[in-house]
Amino acid sequence: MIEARELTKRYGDHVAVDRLTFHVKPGRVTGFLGPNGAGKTTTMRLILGLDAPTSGGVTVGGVPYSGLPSPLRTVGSLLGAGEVHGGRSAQRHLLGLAVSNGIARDRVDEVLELVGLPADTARRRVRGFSLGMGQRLGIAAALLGDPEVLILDEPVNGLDTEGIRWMRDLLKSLAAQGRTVFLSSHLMSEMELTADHLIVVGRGRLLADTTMRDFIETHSQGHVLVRTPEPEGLRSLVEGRGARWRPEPRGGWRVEGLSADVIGDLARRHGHAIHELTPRHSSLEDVYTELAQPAARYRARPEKEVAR
Ligand SMILES: Nc1ncnc2c1ncn2[C@@H]1O[C@H](COP(=O)(O)OP(=O)(O)OP(=O)(O)O)[C@@H](O)[C@H]1O
Repeated sequence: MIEARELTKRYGDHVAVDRLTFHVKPGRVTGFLGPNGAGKTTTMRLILGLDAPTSGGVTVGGVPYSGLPSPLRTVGSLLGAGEVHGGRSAQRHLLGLAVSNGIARDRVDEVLELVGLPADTARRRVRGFSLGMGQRLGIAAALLGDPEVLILDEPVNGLDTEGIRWMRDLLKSLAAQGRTVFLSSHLMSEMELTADHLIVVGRGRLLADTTMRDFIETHSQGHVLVRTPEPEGLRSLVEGRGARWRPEPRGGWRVEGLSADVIGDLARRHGHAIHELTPRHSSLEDVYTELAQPAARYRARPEKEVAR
């Protein structure tokens, strides 16, 4: 369990993390979402004792990180690549970590197997590793102490499709074993498939702390996908009823504010052909974009605005 209470970090006048209070519970995967600069990495660094909070505090298993007797056995973490000496082999790197943390050497081979790094690859210098191999090595290091808590910043970064699927299954199985799994990612579709619970931040503040299902259902704008060869006629009927009519990126039209039944009846009454009428729920990406983007520190301006 990770418990943050009024956790705050200021850099000069800048408040990176602003009175965050949340619990990350064991037995489930908790996703940590927020736009660039929202304070996710800073929060993770504070949990791991890599930075000191300005005020408030955070504990892991009831103890601040600095007070953990054997940190690697309690918390495994992956905070970006580049923490490994490039001239060293993956195996040497892990052996060094194991020895300095009182972990049995055999565990190195176990974690290498667990993350799918074969022995001949593990003997190669880390400098030549691809991004995906580096991520697997980072996960191996995080799992070395068989920790109860895992904190992973963008763990699927650089992984290919098979790697992403592997990571998803691994994180779910670690949570199913009763561990606490806390991860950040900007890949919403992946987060939707992996996380059971969400903590969402914007400009350092807590925006939501809820289950994935509640987050999507509470903020969801249900809509209907419509395909019709006569869009203009149907559009004016739908808009005449106060509903919203928008093009869908993959073809067809998205109608918000009317049920599929009502749209179908309207079309039949006015003689418009319908090729598809599908009620849909919002995705995590839809909901997140509505809720969190207004709290973004950094936003691109639309092309037209830039050109002016
Ligand atoms: N060492 C530092 N000194 C000054 N400001 C910092 C420092 N570290 C982070 N910040 C600022 O704090 C804010 C939060 O940054 P942080 O990296 O935690 O955000 P994030 O949510 O992880 O973003 P991203 O999704 O881009 O990784 C940003 O505005 C950042 O510029």
